Amino acid sequence: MVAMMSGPEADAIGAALAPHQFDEEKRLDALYRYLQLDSARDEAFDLLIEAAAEICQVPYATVSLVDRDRVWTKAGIGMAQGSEVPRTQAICAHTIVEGDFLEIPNLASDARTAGLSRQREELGAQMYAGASLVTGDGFRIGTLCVMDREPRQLSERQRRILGGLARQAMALIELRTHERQLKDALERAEHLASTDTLTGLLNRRVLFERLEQEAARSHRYDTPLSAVLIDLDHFKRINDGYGHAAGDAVLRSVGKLIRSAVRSADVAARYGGEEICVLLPQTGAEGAQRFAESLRRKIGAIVHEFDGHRLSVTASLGVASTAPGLATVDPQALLKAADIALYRAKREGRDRVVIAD
Ligand SMILES: Nc1nc2c(ncn2[C@@H]2O[C@H](COP(=O)(O)OP(=O)(O)OP(=O)(O)O)[C@@H](O)[C@H]2O)c(=O)[nH]1
Repeated sequence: MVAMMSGPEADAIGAALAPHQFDEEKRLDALYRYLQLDSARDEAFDLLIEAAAEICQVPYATVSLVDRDRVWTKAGIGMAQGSEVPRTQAICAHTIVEGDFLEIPNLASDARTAGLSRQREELGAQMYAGASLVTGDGFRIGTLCVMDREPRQLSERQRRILGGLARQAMALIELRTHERQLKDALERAEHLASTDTLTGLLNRRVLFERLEQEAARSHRYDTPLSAVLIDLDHFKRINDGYGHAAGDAVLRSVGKLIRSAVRSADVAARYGGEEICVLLPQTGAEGAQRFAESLRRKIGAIVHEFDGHRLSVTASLGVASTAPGLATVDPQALLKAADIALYRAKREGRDRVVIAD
């Protein structure tokens, strides 16, 4: 399948590839839908080519995928996994054009491969046999093939088994693709189920789950935990003055700001309408106050462009932290304390941070 070739030799092979017996663009669509090109090594494929090499008694066996301009090695014996050769220099590119099976007993004397002299020199390959990987809808996307250093023919039994292994390789590609699609769908569903769509923050349900977990961790390892409640000031005026869509736009950009302001271990969630809660694990009162002050300044500094208007909002923040060495950490009491501090921040004039007593 491999030959280093350039100039007229490469052009000759390129010409031999055309015309394709199928719609090449549709074939490529089929190949790309399997998400296997440039994928990692997979022992299940290695096992298939090991069986092919053993049964055919050859030093070379590969599962290869034929891309637009290259042939990429999914698994290889005698050839590295992940390696690739230009399509014009690969025998496998002929296999998928010619049919479901291609056997060339003597590479030197076959018109399709006689020009691949360097391939024979580098690998010492003299014979080739490959079975196409055929998709359910009939597209040949690659091959499972073997090569030997002697000119020879495979037995009928070896051909039959090679064809069977190619079908197994195709089934494995289908399986891996379904697994990957399922994993992606699950991740998307999990993301949707845990995220507030307007702000991109976590939702209330996840906040309470994480609060329980973080409180338990804080108690177990005797590390501090802080909660910061953030409430936008006079938010009703934005809705009433510029419309609900303006209020939504403000919430969206505040959400974005908070997502970028927190660390990966922190939990930022939409607590209520225009109220947001950030849990800060392993952070005591002093660190939480610094975080809250910085957030207050950043929120106040945003200019929200909406419908030709330039809007800005301030926020009031209430901060509560666990005391070190507590017998238990009561998550509800922590939120309650942050809520009381937030209420005081509102009462004392808004646009400020208040730390719970
Ligand atoms: N646009 C929009 N508004 C919301 C959303 N959730 C809550 N609100 C609005 O937020 C406003 C909250 O008003 P209030 O509770 O009176 O508080 P406020 O006007 O922010 O005043 P203070 O909190 O006292 O500073 C109400 O007008 C709600 O309708 C939302 O998802 N989108």
